[in-house]
Amino acid sequence: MSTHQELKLAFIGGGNMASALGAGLIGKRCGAQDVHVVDIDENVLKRWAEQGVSTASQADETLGNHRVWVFAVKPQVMKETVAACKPFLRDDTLAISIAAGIDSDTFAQWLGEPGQPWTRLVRCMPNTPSLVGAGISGLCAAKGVSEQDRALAQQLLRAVGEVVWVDNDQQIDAVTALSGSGPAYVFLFLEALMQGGRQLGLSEAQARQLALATLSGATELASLSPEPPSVLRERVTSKGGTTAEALRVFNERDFVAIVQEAMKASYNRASELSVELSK
Ligand SMILES: NC(=O)C1=CN([C@@H]2O[C@H](COP(=O)(O)OP(=O)(O)OC[C@H]3O[C@@H](n4cnc5c(N)ncnc54)[C@H](OP(=O)(O)O)[C@@H]3O)[C@@H](O)[C@H]2O)C=CC1
Ligand SMILES: O=C(O)[C@@H]1CCC=N1
Repeated sequence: MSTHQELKLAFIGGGNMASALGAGLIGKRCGAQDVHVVDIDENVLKRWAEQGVSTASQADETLGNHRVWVFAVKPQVMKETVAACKPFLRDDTLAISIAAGIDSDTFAQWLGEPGQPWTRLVRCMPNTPSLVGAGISGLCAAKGVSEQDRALAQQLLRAVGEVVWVDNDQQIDAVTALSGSGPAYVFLFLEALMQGGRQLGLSEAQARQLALATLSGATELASLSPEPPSVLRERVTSKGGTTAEALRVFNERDFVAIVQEAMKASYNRASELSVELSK
């Protein structure tokens, strides 16, 4: 029998991000029969049930059989969702919240009792490439989390990609702005490259293949090279050549400032949610 079947895991909210995590974890870190999903959407539950996972439309005592609970509903409904799950907590339940903009202290108070915040809590910001085992998650341990629970959270998220521990909730908001929301920025750039290729006379299939291989090739080169990306960029840019002309346009439109402004907007939204939802 494989050891992965020992971990019993529940997702509360089985939508996009939970599905990405589940796809990477099931069969690797836990068996389908060890996973339970609570969601209010019947279609979502049907998709999970097809994988052999147990499902429920609301929190019930089944949750108590699962050591790790991943809270994966939208931030705006998290407080009421936590309240519905709370009666089924066990002393050793490890809660992992993946919600953007809900700080650890607020979450720990919701899950705990007055004056006794829940200490088995790790805040996590994953991303959707977890679906193919190529995710990256920022993790932040709430006050009082044991080494054992930290290690368990890390093992779980390592099964779907890389893990970076950060020290506080502000840094989780920064992770959100970079790698949590980041795949959407990359997909936007990919769409732009593909549309640009089409406008210049390539077929859909050619543009897709060229754009995908360019993004993955360039990121692989950057990750394997000892040189910073600025040096790699210069190596592409021949004096008086084609790349210099393209970069001139990017610079005229202040591409770097646009990216940084977009990330600041994501970060600010996380901070705003945190103020709004902690009331
Ligand atoms: N998507 C991403 O890339 C990332 C998302 N996150 C975080 O993950 C969380 C979920 O996001 P995402 O997966 O995109 O959202 P989804 O809307 O895809 O998934 C949330 C699911 O929870 C269901 N739901 C709503 N209320 C309840 C409830 N009371 N009990 C159980 N289930 C409920 C929703 O149903 P219905 O649709 O009917 O409301 C939906 O199926 C958010 O907090 C987000 O910040 C973090 C990192 C990345
Ligand atoms: O857009 C959002 O709010 C979530 C958090 C990071 C990615 N998706």
